Amino acid sequence: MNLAILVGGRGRRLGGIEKSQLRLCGRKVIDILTEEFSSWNVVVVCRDQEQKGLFEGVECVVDRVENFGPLAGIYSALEFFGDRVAVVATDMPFLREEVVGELFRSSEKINASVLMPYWRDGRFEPLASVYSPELMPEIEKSFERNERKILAPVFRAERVFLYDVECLRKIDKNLISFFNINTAEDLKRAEELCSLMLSEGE
Ligand SMILES: Nc1nc2c(ncn2[C@@H]2O[C@H](COP(=O)(O)OP(=O)(O)OP(=O)(O)O)[C@@H](O)[C@H]2O)c(=O)[nH]1
Repeated sequence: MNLAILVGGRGRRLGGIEKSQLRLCGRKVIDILTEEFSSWNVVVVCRDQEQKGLFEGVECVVDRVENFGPLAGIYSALEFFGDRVAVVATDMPFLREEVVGELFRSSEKINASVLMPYWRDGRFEPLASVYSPELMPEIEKSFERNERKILAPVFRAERVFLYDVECLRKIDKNLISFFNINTAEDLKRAEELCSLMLSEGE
């Protein structure tokens, strides 16, 4: 199974830090993720060559369309694999392989162009979703229109399936996979959760 970890953000809400280099319980978030997905084909999607220099021992690709945000990262991932790929953000340190595996296999089974988890309150998880290269022409239209929202090309595409996150509780009881670190408060909470998990031997 194919996985792309987008790392090209600027981490502005955290004061402009490289989120992939953040440490939780003494380990870099990028190392936590690559270890969790060690049985997958993994690529790290960087914003530019300079950022690529931060990553060693893992396959990296650089956005061809620069400064376009996560949508450019999704496009780079599709271009790299030329096949179905699960795309995740680098600020999701507790992502479980079983959760993304379930999404990936579901997407394959129904031949979805996009399979995207949603919450019953109406939120979506575009950066824990599975995309197929069929979406690329719609993303290209977004580039032309300077339309940065991930959902814009997604909702123009055919065979888009929304996956109720509640159905993933059978694999990930607290849906911790979807926790992401955007602010200093989130980072503090992530450290607490990480220590708790270590003490519980998870
Ligand atoms: N490859 C690539 N990834 C990106 C780009 N912009 C954002 N990302 C990644 O997409 C995910 C979501 O990013 P955002 O929430 O938009 O930005 P952020 O850097 O995480 O945080 P803020 O700057 O505080 O919004 C993160 O994993 C980012 O690293 C980009 O231009 N290219």
